[in-house]
Amino acid sequence: MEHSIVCSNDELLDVLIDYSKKIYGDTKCIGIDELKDPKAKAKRLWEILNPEEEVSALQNQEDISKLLEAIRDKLSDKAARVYTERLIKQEILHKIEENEKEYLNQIKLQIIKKHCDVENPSTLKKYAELEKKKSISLTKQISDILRPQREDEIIGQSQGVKALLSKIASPFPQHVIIYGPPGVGKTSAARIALKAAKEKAYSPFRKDAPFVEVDGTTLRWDPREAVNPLLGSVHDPIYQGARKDLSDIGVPEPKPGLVTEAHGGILFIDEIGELDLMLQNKLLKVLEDKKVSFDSSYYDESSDEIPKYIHTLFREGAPADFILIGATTRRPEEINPALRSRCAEVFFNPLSPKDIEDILDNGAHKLDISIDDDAKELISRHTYDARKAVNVLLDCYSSHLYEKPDKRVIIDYDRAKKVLGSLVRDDYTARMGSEIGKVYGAGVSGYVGSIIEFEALAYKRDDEMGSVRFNETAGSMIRDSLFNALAVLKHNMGINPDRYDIHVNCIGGGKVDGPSAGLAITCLLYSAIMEKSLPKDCCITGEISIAGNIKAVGGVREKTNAAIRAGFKHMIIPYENKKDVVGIQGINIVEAGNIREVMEFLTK
Ligand SMILES: Nc1ncnc2c1ncn2[C@@H]1O[C@H](COP(=O)(O)OP(=O)(O)OP(=O)(O)O)[C@@H](O)[C@H]1O
Repeated sequence: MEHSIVCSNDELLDVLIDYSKKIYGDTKCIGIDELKDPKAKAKRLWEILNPEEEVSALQNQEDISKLLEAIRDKLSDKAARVYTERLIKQEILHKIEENEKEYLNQIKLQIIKKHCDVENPSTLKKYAELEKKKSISLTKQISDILRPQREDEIIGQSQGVKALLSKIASPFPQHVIIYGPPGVGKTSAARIALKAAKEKAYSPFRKDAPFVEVDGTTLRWDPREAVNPLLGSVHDPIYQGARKDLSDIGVPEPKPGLVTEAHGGILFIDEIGELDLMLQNKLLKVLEDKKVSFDSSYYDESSDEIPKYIHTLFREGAPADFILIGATTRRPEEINPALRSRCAEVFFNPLSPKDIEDILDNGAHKLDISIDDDAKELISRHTYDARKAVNVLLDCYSSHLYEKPDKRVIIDYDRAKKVLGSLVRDDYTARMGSEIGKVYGAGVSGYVGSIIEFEALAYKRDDEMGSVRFNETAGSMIRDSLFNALAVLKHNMGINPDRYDIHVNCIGGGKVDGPSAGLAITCLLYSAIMEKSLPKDCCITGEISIAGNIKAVGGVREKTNAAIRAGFKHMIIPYENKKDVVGIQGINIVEAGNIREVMEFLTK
């Protein structure tokens, strides 16, 4: 509210009366306060002041005017000052009254809080509802029932699991990155590794060491560190709102993150390759420092209003001494080199169809049901991801219970086929017999192999001006493979391709790059030119040199698994890749060192 210094007539009168009392004393002014009528008051005041008497001593009119002017000025000044003082006094009193009320209210609230429980019937009802909801669960998670609990329950990864255990269950555990396709047991193995470590007397992990699991793809943070669930953040009293009791006194509140939760145990980051690069670098710093430091411009080191734990967090940082296990479906060369250099590397294999069959067997055993061999084979041909396979198993289980609730659960081929639905392709019939100008190769993307179908036609010419056409969209390396193949035909196999116009097609088009189709293309050109049919149940991978030798290529394990799933009986691979297919079952592996050996096998 704004106050004006302009006085009303009544107020001026009151001020003059006060002033007169000060000058002439209360006795001379006696009775004036009792008068109610302002006019009577003014008259009485005039009598007290008696200006006529004061001025009668003056000699002339000019002196009188001057004196009256001076009196008026003085009176106005004084009146203004007294009025302002009163106004301030009034405001002060008003403020004190307000503050008093507020203070009393606060005290009342504190007393009420002290004597009343924070809960009331309505909050208690809501709490009871929450608790009830927590106790209800529709599904027992299949992953919980079927997740491997022991080292020997992890199928097809004995080398990887051993390598991991030796690094974690050691007196000096190391940070590790596990590479491998999705759903092959990386997370399960990491959990088992901590369990195994706790059993060793020399392990630094205590019995209560935590296993903290987080997905790198979902971890978000902001560069101002207002939000950082992985490393922790500081909630400032104003912007992020620290706890109310702290924000009220202007104290920032550090919130430790998952790295502190994992202190003394393992922090497992799934899909670590997807973690924001800057966050990866910050994580590396924590790995080195074994603590997280906090900082805030609101933090006052000398304040004694700050709780001890907050002082400690700011002064010493939050402890974060843990072992990192990262898992990724990316290749090592795609991972941040700084992270790689601090971690040991462990490789998990793509699961073969036989591994998936074993996992289905174990799953059926745990669920106390049976699964027929041909149902297992069908499922294992259609997925290389164990998680998917066990989900199909569970779908089969539920579908059986729904249709035949009283019968023991036996999962047969038809049930599996019904559940897989449109995923089922009948590739097997396509693999029968032989054909001219048709060869199957294999490719790999990430950890997943695939089959590539090549076809070729050769038109004889009268001259030696033959030409070769190949898909425009294929990559340049596969074209080089084609030229190598032509050279091999000419110099090693006694065939002159210049007498033919040759058209090579990669069915499905698209970019097929790399040298690994060289051997398949050589066989294809041979078949088309010589009009020799080649078996359709054989898949081929390998690089061909112009001398006719077969060189090692990448992804042979993934390619071989893809060949098994596609129903091939034989897989021709470079001799040098022999070690990559150790343990693979369900296909005849033919290792070859040169083109002659391959032709012998294909044309026998
Ligand atoms: N090698 C395996 N042996 C037995 N069961 C397996 C194996 N791999 C996966 N499983 C089954 O699949 C489920 C998921 O496995 P897990 O989470 O360990 O795989 P992952 O490799 O970590 O997968 P992702 O990369 O997708 O996180 C397990 O609960 C288990 O039922």
